[in-house]
Amino acid sequence: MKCQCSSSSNSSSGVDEKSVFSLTSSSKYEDYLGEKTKGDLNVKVEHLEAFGIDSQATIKGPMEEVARVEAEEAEDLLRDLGIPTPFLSRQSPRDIFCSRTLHLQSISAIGYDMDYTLIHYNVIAWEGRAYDYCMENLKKVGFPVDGLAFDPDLVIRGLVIDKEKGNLVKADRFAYVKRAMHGTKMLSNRAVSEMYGRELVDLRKESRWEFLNTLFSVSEAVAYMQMVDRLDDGTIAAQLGPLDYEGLYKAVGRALIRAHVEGQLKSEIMSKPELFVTPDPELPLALLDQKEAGKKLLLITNSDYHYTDKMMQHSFNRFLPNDMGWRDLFDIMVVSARKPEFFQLSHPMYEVVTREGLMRPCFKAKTGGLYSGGSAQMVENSLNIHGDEVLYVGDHIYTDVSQSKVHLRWRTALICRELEEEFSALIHSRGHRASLVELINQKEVVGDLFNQLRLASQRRTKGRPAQTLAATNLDDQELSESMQKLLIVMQRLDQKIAPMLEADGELFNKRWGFLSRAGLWDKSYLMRQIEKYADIYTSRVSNFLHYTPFMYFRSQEQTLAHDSYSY
Ligand SMILES: Nc1nc2c(ncn2[C@@H]2O[C@H](COP(=O)(O)O)[C@@H](O)[C@H]2O)c(=O)[nH]1
Ligand SMILES: [Mg+2]
Repeated sequence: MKCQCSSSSNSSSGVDEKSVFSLTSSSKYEDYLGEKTKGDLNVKVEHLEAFGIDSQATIKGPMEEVARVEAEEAEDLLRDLGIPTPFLSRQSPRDIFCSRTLHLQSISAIGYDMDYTLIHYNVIAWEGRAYDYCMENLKKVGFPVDGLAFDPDLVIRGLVIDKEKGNLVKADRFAYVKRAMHGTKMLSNRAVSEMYGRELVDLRKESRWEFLNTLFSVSEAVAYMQMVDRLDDGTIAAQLGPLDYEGLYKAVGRALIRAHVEGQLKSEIMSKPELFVTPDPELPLALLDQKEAGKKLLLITNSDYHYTDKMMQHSFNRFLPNDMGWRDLFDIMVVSARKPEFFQLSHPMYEVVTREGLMRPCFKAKTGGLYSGGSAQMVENSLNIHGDEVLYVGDHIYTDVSQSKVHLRWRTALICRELEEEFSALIHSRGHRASLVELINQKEVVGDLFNQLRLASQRRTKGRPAQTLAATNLDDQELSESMQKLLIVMQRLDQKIAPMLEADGELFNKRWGFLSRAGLWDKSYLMRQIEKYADIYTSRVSNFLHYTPFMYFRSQEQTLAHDSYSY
């Protein structure tokens, strides 16, 4: 494959794609995997013939050899063009990770959530102010909040509040609790196993468990855990009524909801967005590429019209070419969407008809329209695009990602900004983890020998032969000395391993360890949720810019316990 670029072919009007290939309707196309993954590209034979190219004669030889040479040349050409191959940009904190194979070419519409998806907030600033307003609201109704301050390191996304016990817990993929905090104090491993040894986290029991789905959950969880301390130390006045941990959770929740829905917090953010929003100049360009590739772009946010308009203007307009404004990017925009119900039910829809936000009822969304409320079904009908032709990108694991998949079978992408820090922490702790794994392996070997000697000794006491003749012939003293020595070695290894295990993941968060892992070997509950509901996941939307709007994301092979190469 040779680059045909020359000054004459590099005209500003670009190559006419239609002359190079034709497209088959993506909804009809299934590939050899039985999925709409291969896409819809067809060679245009007339075009080749016009250039005197014989497609059979051009590619000669066995396909394996042709493919090897072409792949090498493709890599060389990408390097010459200064474009990193998707394979090289993989394994970076800004990679797009794939749990379920997804071909962007078979996607006709891409819907975006706004808050913490298209727009990333400075968590310390945004959640810090939400926390302040929440505490102010609690104070107004008589809660003692003096001396408390927002501590963003106290919690991470993916933890679960146990409203019955006033605890915050981290669970593994099987929903077993691995770490826990009561109020703001971490519980010992012994206390965790005594409390949760026979209990699993069960999110279906909504009265008890509350999953921290998004970065918006951080302010609420910090406020709640601090107030649990106040409830325990008896400083919450009796006149607030007999409060248990569940009642306290409701009180904190109410105070935070007031912060979100009453005007002050949002007005403060709208008046100085630069203090709260982390700008990303690449973001509008990523969406522009998708739009120009023929994707219908949708905005579906729970934020209201005025807030959405202000945030989107601030984050998009200055980075868009010519006189484009943020609204020019989207085919349909829905504000005050009321997700998750937006994906489940049908609410009345209103059209926003003036810049001031005046609305009138309407029954069908039109291209270019801005709406309030309505439902995903209405959007699908308006665009005549359904199910797996839509990719929805959001940050809320339940509201955005699980519900759009469960109810509409939309393809899904989760945005999780903390992945960048997590990825770097995982890389930097490679050495620590390797030393830890080595010590654990050594303990296993020593432990295996101890167990065999123990069995030999057990059989001897019953007058039976040991496992082998050599083991039967060991003398008593030799057997007992060997066992004692091995026990001491195992104890010493435990003393070394325990604090190292405790420290694993502290580069990400001192209390909770890594976001994606629970213990040394396993995935966290959060990671299991992501894997289950999000087809792809990444740290920010602009990471799409480094791929193309035609990218084929392929999931990795899953290893199983009985795979010979998984040892
Ligand atoms: N009433 C509540 N609103 C909340 C809460 N947490 C966040 N929010 C608001 O929802 C939208 C999220 O918008 P989206 O673009 O991500 O769909 C934003 O306006 C938040 O202020 C809450 O606990 N209660
Ligand atoms: Mg959001």
